[in-house]
Amino acid sequence: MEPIIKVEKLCKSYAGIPAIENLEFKVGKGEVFGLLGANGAGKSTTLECILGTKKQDSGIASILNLNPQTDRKKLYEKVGVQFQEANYQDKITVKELCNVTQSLYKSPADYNELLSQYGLLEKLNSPISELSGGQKQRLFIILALIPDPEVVFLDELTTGLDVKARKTVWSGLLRLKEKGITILLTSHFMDEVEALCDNICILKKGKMIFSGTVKDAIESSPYKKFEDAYLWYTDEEEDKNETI
Ligand SMILES: Nc1ncnc2c1ncn2[C@@H]1O[C@H](COP(=O)(O)OP(=O)(O)OP(=O)(O)O)[C@@H](O)[C@H]1O
Repeated sequence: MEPIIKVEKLCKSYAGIPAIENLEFKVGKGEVFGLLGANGAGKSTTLECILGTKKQDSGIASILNLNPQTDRKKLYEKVGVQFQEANYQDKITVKELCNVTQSLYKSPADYNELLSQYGLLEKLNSPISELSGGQKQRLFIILALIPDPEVVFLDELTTGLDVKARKTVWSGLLRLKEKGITILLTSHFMDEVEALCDNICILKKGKMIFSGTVKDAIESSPYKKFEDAYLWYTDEEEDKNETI
């Protein structure tokens, strides 16, 4: 079966300094795929090249066999994106923002249901400025789901969420997966990656250093716990010791 997301020999530099080099991965329908790596490893750059908000220097990135640069309109209806930082008018309410977002799509999902699932229905009439960081983060996930997309991109999925909110988001994503929706996420939490991801790709300084399942990642390392294996792949442990 054709992959939903395809990345081949993808390269992008900033001012001559490579941010990603020769990335290759495929994400199949209904798969949850985790793009992992330390700060600055190249995750956001990869996401932006796949989404067409940045142009790669060379290589291919496609979603649903469409070119994100030239087929932007077609992709718009099928792809949901959770933005890490989004600028909205402070006074706009949750309801207004959901209505505006809903109006942009031909067959949007019911946002009241989403707000209820993610524990935000009681904030329906609150201005965005009055939401806590974690509530905003959940709202951004909801906005990504309003298009009723086939593919969802979630950057730093649960950063800033408390334990209960993280678990709410996890079960929400597993429900999406059951519906056959394809999810590409980035996360710095290895328990989350272990709970959600079918396949992962670990980046280090723009290069892919591991690709496969979490189980494979553990088995190909000297460790038994995924977090230890991840640190071993990325050498974060070493870097941490150096800065102590
Ligand atoms: N607009 C830009 N101009 C110059 N360099 C950039 C730009 N955006 C990113 N970089 C550099 O490219 C590299 C990869 O950055 P990127 O944001 O893709 O990493 P990341 O893995 O998403 O990091 P984080 O986990 O901190 O979000 C970094 O060295 C970063 O400094």
